[in-house]
Amino acid sequence: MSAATLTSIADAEKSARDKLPDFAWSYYSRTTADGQTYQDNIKAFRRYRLIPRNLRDVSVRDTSVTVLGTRLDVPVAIGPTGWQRFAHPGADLATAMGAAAMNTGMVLSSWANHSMEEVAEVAPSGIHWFYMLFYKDRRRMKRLLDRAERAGYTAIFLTVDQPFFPFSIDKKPAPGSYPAPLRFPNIFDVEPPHAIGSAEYRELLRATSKEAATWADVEWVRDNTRLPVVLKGVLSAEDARMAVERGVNGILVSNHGGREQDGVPATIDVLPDIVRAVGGKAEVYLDGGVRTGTDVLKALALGARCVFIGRPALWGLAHNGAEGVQQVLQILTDELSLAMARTGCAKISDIQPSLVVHQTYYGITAVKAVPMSKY
Ligand SMILES: Cc1cc2nc3c(=O)[nH]c(=O)nc-3n(C[C@H](O)[C@H](O)[C@H](O)COP(=O)(O)O)c2cc1C
Ligand SMILES: CCCCCCC(=O)C(=O)O
Repeated sequence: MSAATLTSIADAEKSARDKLPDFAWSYYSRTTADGQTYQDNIKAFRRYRLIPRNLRDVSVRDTSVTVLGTRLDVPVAIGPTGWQRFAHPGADLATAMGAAAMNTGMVLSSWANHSMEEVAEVAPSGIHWFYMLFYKDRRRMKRLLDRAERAGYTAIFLTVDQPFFPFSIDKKPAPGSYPAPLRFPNIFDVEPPHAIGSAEYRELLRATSKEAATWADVEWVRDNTRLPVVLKGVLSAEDARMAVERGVNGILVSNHGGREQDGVPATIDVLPDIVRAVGGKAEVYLDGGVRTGTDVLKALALGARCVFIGRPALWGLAHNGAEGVQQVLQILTDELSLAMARTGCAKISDIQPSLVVHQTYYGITAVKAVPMSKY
């Protein structure tokens, strides 16, 4: 189906708002409390200023990067987001195809509506990573780790900032508008008979999954897979150090897009401390509030190897399935390439910390609020 061509991520957001039913928009947009952290993720990028270098040959730019040994054409990958069936019938399959078309990675959520095998099969050239929940039954975890390996997934992401599950699909779908069947084939072997979100459903989830995981669970995963392990949701330099000591391969600096604890810092603000703490012993990535190619450039300058997007991919998916996801990635790629040209960077390794200063360096302490739709 043809859909308007998007020209910015703000455009994708607007299109998704127009297309999505209220319950889906509400779930995707959800933040905790009054959304201080969600907004700060976006605003914080604007507190960093770029110091361009000129008169360098930037006629050809190479945006490629390696992540965990795999080459991506662009240092923007898709983070795990659950319940993609709310956005588009193609759900995770369409997102994976959009990511594969741009030769970048996608983390499949445990809350995906398609199985990891279906996703790998529909996008055989894709770079697939799997976010696995912690479970009480370690045989179940082992089965999932083995399934991921067999299906060609090349990393396991463990989300560490969500000790308990939020049940906050608070806008009730209009009768008949709930996408059905809604399945979670990477969590349940047999879909539970209970209504999603019902007390019985929550109870089953609580009985099966391991809430409030600890370092011992991370160590167990590390010892039970051949795949690299990435911790998602790290904001503390000390936790990053502890992860590295335990042989974790990647740290994704994240506050869950402002959907877990509110009042924590914007990810771009804590990134430099974490990069310092890790000291090159693991790869460091960032997500949260990435809405422009300039945001990507700033994150890379401050030490991220790659950034991940959450909501923008969902907006692209809602806009036009795989094609919409591809467009969102293409926009960020084009914007990054242009920002690289304008700051004197022909390749990713040219993007150095000296490219960025915090606005306070110039004695600027506040920035006039920019409407959120204007990224
Ligand atoms: C609708 C939605 C579902 C999400 N589901 C998951 C998930 O299943 N696992 C996870 O680790 N993070 C999940 N996240 C968090 C994202 O992976 C990511 O950290 C966050 O969206 C990044 O911020 P951004 O939306 O500003 O890009 C979800 C986010 C959204 C918006
Ligand atoms: C019981 C549903 C939990 C879904 C969790 C997905 C997620 O991480 C989110 O932020 O939403």
